[in-house]
Amino acid sequence: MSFLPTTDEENIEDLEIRPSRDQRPTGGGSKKNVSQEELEDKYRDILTFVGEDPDREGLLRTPHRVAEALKFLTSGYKQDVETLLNGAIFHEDYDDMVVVKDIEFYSMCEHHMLPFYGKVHVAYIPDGKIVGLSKIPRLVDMFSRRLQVQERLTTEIAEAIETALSPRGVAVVIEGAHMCMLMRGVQKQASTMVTSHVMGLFRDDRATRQEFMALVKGNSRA
Ligand SMILES: Nc1nc2c(ncn2[C@@H]2O[C@H](COP(=O)(O)OP(=O)(O)OP(=O)(O)O)[C@@H](O)[C@H]2O)c(=O)[nH]1
Ligand SMILES: [Zn+2]
Repeated sequence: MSFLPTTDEENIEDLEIRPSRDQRPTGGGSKKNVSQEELEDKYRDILTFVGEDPDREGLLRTPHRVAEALKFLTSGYKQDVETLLNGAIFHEDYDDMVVVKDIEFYSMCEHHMLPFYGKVHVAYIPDGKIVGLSKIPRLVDMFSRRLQVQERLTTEIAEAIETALSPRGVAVVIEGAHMCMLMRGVQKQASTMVTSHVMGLFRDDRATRQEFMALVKGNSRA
């Protein structure tokens, strides 16, 4: 996937969409608990619904595999930011920009439960605290492994860093390809969605924002 092929720095603000708090998920609770066995039975029904024979050899374990895959793909509901960061926040005087870019993510859109995937680029400017490098991709994974819209995924990553570090600024840009647009529906094979959420210095200072975009666009491995 190409990274930010045409987006210039100023487009970032145009692209930013901030979902209201009441649009955000409450965290995976379902009113009726469904056991894995019941879930697998439902997948057998789905196989029948699509015209398949759930008892044919190749499909016998498919309901089990799909249930296991779904558990993994939604495992982010069982995680929380505090536990994930696991105290990996360190006091440090460094006060320049930290950029972690080209973090691949795989999520599922909440409308169709089809994958969307791409790259996340994160930057922050510390204010006395830095976070362990691996924790940023872990945050991306945690929020990705839930039913999402890309806008909310973007905002949640940015806000988690803001809350954990109280930095002088945070910026998150996501470029995603949505299977619900590629393989069904409108079927636009080349379309990607770019979202951004910028806070603090990245919002207030144009030069800082430009520096981030230059760093992100410069050597993208996309
Ligand atoms: N803004 C946003 N929309 C998304 C995202 N993922 C999927 N969608 C859109 O969610 C919308 C759901 O629209 P509906 O009209 O209810 O569903 P639909 O009939 O399946 O729509 P089509 O995809 O146009 O066939 C579609 O426009 C999808 O493209 C996302 O991350 N962000
Ligand atoms: Zn969708």
